[in-house]
Amino acid sequence: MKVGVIGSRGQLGSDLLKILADSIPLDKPEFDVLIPSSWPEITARGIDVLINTSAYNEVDQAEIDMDSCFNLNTFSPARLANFCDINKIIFITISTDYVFGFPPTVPPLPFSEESETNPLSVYGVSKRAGEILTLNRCKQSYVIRTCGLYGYASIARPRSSFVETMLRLAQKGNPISVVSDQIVSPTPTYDLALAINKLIEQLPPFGVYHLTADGFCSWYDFAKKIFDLAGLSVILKSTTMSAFNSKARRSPYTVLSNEKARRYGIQLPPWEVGLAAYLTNRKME
Ligand SMILES: NC(=O)C1=CN([C@@H]2O[C@H](COP(=O)(O)OP(=O)(O)OC[C@H]3O[C@@H](n4cnc5c(N)ncnc54)[C@H](OP(=O)(O)O)[C@@H]3O)[C@@H](O)[C@H]2O)C=CC1
Ligand SMILES: Cc1cn([C@H]2C[C@H](O)[C@@H](COP(=O)(O)OP(=O)(O)O[C@H]3O[C@@H](C)C(=O)[C@@H](O)[C@H]3O)O2)c(=O)[nH]c1=O
Repeated sequence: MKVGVIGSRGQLGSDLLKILADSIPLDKPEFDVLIPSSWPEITARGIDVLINTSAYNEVDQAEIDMDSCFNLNTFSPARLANFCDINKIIFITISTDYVFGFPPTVPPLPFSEESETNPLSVYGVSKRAGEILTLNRCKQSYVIRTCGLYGYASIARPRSSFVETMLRLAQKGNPISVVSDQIVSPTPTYDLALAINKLIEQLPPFGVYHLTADGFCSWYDFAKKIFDLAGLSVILKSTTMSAFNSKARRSPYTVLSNEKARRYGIQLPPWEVGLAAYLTNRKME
């Protein structure tokens, strides 16, 4: 299977390129997904599976910059889905836990692929709309929802992952405040790329799949684990989402159930294991 990877210089895209046996990188400036005149490259190169990892990912900025957000997260996957359907290409696009809102039960339970979505932010709405249009327009499509990605490609980037942001803040030596009332499953892109590779090998029924690291934690717990594993002594303070006062609203709990993928033998390691591996291998990047 020849796999095209849009966003191949990003966190997930660059790890997919390392893992997939036969992949073709597609990223700016050579390939701009927003310029459909560049798309014939996809058919000319005989791509069987197209993975779209490009996205507008700045959750707070999206509240203001709605046009750019919807262009990349909604209209672009919708057009790609159409293109793939016409050309008989399997289309995979990546979505997010932020399509979910407040959990309906107390205590909360992990959201399944069938759970009702209720995005609280512009980013979440744009990704949900992208999911719906993808599934409507391409018969052979997968929507993969994941959460809190971090990968080696963000080490040298100004806009970095939560892990890299924490490591950078720690170097400054000031106290760090992190929210303890938001529960998530932070996921290394390397583990996600391995899982996507398995999905492509097996081709289970098309549709939505949740793929996150196993288990869950608050962002505060995650930060604490980062500093412990990295051997950094940091004054870490617990705060709340309301005190942190971000522009975009976020749900207090967006843990995804990975049960459906597990039925096909596709499973990611626990978040603590993924983080330890990331921090060890990071030294070699
Ligand atoms: N990051 C996270 O925590 C999470 C991400 N996701 C989803 O996972 C996917 C992958 O995320 P991640 O790897 O972190 O994203 P990154 O931002 O690391 O990678 C996206 C890549 O796409 C490129 N890109 C942006 N615009 C275009 C364009 N017009 N044409 C071609 N390429 C473009 C980016 O280039 P440049 O950087 O130069 O703009 C970048 O190389 C996204 O769909 C995201 O919404 C889901 C849950 C969590
Ligand atoms: C940097 C920082 C963030 N936070 C909070 C803000 C927020 O509630 C939470 C996570 O912040 P981030 O900005 O890293 O992540 P955020 O943009 O909320 O993360 C998301 O990215 C998008 C693309 C997704 O799809 C999601 O799955 C999710 O991981 O941590 C702190 O409490 N202290 C800090 O110093």
